[in-house]
Amino acid sequence: MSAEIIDGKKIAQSMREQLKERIANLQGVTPGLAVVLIGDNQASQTYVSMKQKACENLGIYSRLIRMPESVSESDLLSTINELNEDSTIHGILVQLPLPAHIDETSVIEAIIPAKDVDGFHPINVGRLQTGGEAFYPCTPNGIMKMLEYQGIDLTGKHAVVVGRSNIVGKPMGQLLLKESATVTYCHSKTADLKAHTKQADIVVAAAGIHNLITAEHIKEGAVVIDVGMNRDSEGKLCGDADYDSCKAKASAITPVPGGVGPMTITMLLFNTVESAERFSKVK
Ligand SMILES: NC(=O)C1=CN([C@@H]2O[C@H](COP(=O)(O)OP(=O)(O)OC[C@H]3O[C@@H](n4cnc5c(N)ncnc54)[C@H](OP(=O)(O)O)[C@@H]3O)[C@@H](O)[C@H]2O)C=CC1
Ligand SMILES: Nc1nc(=O)c2c([nH]1)NC[C@@H]1CN(c3ccc(C(=O)N[C@@H](CCC(=O)O)C(=O)O)cc3)C=[N+]21
Repeated sequence: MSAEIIDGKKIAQSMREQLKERIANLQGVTPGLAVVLIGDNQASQTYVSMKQKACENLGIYSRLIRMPESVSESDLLSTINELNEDSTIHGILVQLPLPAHIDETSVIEAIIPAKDVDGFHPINVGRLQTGGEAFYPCTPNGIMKMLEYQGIDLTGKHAVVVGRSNIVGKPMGQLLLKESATVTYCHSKTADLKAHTKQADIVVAAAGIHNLITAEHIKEGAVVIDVGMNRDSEGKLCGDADYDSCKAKASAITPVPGGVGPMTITMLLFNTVESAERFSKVK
């Protein structure tokens, strides 16, 4: 079997077209996203400029706020407070990771939940589990859209999530559970990773380790969703799965690049438009 390749770029493009219509229906309100970038980490700068370009293409206002690595937590919190009160801004994203002297939890909790388009605030995290108006984290929610677009039904399927971070693994499992999958979480202390992943109808690999998942880790016909963003020995971008061997055994697989990544950015735009709709009572 050779897997169907899930084209994240294409799905992202079609979702962005739908967003254009929603923006046109906003009756003159321009959705606004503020991105706070601290320090000059190269990868973060690349991601942030991709986010800005995507906003520009869609007619979303984006404001980049750069702060030095040495910024104090209180200065950062005051900036967030200003953005909370700024009526031209509907979404606030503070690029992670933060410098070690800044407490991530305090920063995340400072963003008002209604503008927390990353879906990291405890109110949004809680509502993902209990219900109610919320923003869902972009990467896992983007994966749910990809699975839906591919027509992959999750009811009763066994999904194994490799990784349990707050931004990817944990919410991924919650969203899969919401769609009635049977969910297993694996992490760095999991005793026998392969024993779990081999059982899975769907494997979501989000550990950040190149080649962690090989053909030996999956069953014939499994769906492999690769979240990893790693560099191989030649500096080439690659995921957590050994793409070629997994592709030969899986029924569907996401490539890196061009898989989950473009969907993450699209869901950020999606949440920002949704927020603008909520603020302007269009929805
Ligand atoms: N494509 C996209 O849009 C995005 C991609 N990423 C990428 O996804 C990857 C994961 O990101 P993120 O969740 O933020 O990373 P974290 O480093 O926060 O989390 C990694 C998780 O993987 C687990 N893990 C580590 N080693 C193993 C192992 N040998 N076996 C099983 N599990 C293991 C860790 O376990 P433990 O909890 O025990 O430490 C942890 O839960 C990274 O490559 C990141 O760059 C991230 C966000 C978006
Ligand atoms: N507050 C916050 N929110 C985030 O959503 C967030 C964050 N911090 N910190 C870092 C991670 C990582 N992340 C990615 C987004 C897009 C791609 C992406 O588009 N990747 C392209 C390739 C990119 C390239 O060429 O370098 C692809 O897979 O095709 C990857 C990774 C969001 N993150």
